[in-house]
Amino acid sequence: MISCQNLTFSYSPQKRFTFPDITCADREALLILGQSGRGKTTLLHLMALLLRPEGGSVMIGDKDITPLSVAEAAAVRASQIGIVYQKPHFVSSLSVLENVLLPNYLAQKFQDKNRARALAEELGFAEHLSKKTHQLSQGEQQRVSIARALMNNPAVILADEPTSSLDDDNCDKVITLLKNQSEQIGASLVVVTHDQRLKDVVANQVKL
Ligand SMILES: Nc1ncnc2c1ncn2[C@@H]1O[C@H](COP(=O)(O)OP(=O)(O)OP(=O)(O)O)[C@@H](O)[C@H]1O
Repeated sequence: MISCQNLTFSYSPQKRFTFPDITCADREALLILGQSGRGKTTLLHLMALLLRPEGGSVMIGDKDITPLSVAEAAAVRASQIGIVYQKPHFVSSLSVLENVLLPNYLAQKFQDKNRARALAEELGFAEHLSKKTHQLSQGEQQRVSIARALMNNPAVILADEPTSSLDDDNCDKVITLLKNQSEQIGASLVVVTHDQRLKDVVANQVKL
């Protein structure tokens, strides 16, 4: 379960945000909708503690993660949070497979190639595993970053516009896979998006 209470943040005195309280239970999906510039990415980054809130708290399960040090927050992210960034950040010298395995490595876990291959099959990029990430299309890269976010069976999956570069078929495939995987591993799935196609697929919604 992830929840936020009384979250506030500012980039500058002119750019201040007060976010609505949010709760997403284990095995549930929550859609955070809002037009461009409403603070969707900012909220997701606050939930992952990539940004520090000015006020309020973020809880994973019954643990308040807001007071954690930078190193402790990084450890929580590595082991408990799977993030699908709006723009995927890959290590360009590594293959697609090695990039998918990175979360295992960073969390000092066994590098589970079988799980990586199974996710690649489900997400339709198995034939690209030995390529470099720059050789893939934007939509393929987005699917690789989704597989990467799932590798450590995180307690929380935070996805920033995971379907924005995808056609309708792949949009369906990706949101279904994210929902199924989060149910299977008991994770909370939070998706921020302005993709109206997702409105019919995820019942719980918050509008910024
Ligand atoms: N590092 C930053 N410094 C200053 N202002 C920022 C910074 N990052 C974002 N902003 C501003 O904060 C606002 C919210 O940005 P954010 O990226 O969270 O919006 P968003 O809802 O995710 O938008 P989009 O749908 O276009 O990705 C925007 O007006 C943006 O210009």
